[in-house]
Amino acid sequence: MTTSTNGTFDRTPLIAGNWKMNMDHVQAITLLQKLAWTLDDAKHDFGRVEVAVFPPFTDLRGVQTLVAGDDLPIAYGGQDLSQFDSGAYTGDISGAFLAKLACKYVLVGHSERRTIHGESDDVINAKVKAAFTHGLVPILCVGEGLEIRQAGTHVEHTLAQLRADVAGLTAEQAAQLVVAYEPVWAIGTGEVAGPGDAQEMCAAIRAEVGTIFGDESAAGARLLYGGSVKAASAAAILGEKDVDGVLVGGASLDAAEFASIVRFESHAAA
Ligand SMILES: O=C(CO)COP(=O)(O)O
Repeated sequence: MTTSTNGTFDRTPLIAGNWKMNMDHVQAITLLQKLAWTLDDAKHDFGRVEVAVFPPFTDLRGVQTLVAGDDLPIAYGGQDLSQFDSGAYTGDISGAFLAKLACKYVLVGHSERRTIHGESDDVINAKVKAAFTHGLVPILCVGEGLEIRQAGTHVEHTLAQLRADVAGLTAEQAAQLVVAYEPVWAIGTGEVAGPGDAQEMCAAIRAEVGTIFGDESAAGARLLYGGSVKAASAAAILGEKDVDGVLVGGASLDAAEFASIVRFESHAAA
């Protein structure tokens, strides 16, 4: 079913920038404006390659105002959401609040949430469901640590995470799902998994989505790679047939570098 080459995609590629805990609400506007100008100058076709940013919560209202005011074709979302809808959950953010700010996406289960905040697969599964409840598309992050990679059990490990995190979804929900494979050993380390590693895992994830939910869901779900992606490495990774996009951390804080990742097809052709 997947016959994509660098020129033809079965699914719209998604280039997503996770700003993590960087950029206050003033800096966020400057970065987003710069990104929009750079992509506009390059005559980027947003229908062909979708762009999304994930700023800190405190930036989202400003981002919404800029995107709506200037009619920017850039999607945005939260870096996390609560598994609950509302109530006595100090410090948490409801998916309802993100939806009200016109967020399209929300990151769920990023490895930094799993490790620093101890989020379990049960919690992440509840958050994935909460995202759908509020009309948000979850970008579910999965991936193994260095020890598991060295032991050679990374595919099993990542698929076990996936199964636990998507349990109970409908086939329709699974078809809309975005899954980001982020090997923890490649995040912020400069260590990039090779295009072959990204393809190996994305193919395994797609097959697993097919086994659980059926072929249509497997054909619809978009699978991203994340971990030290830069403009220089993006095109080769995105040339793999089961890789439908990238989730970029550090390099998304530089408008020119991130725009260059969005424009990966121009590198591939060069
Ligand atoms: O965690 C990541 C994106 O969510 C990857 O971060 P880096 O691109 O900084 O390695």
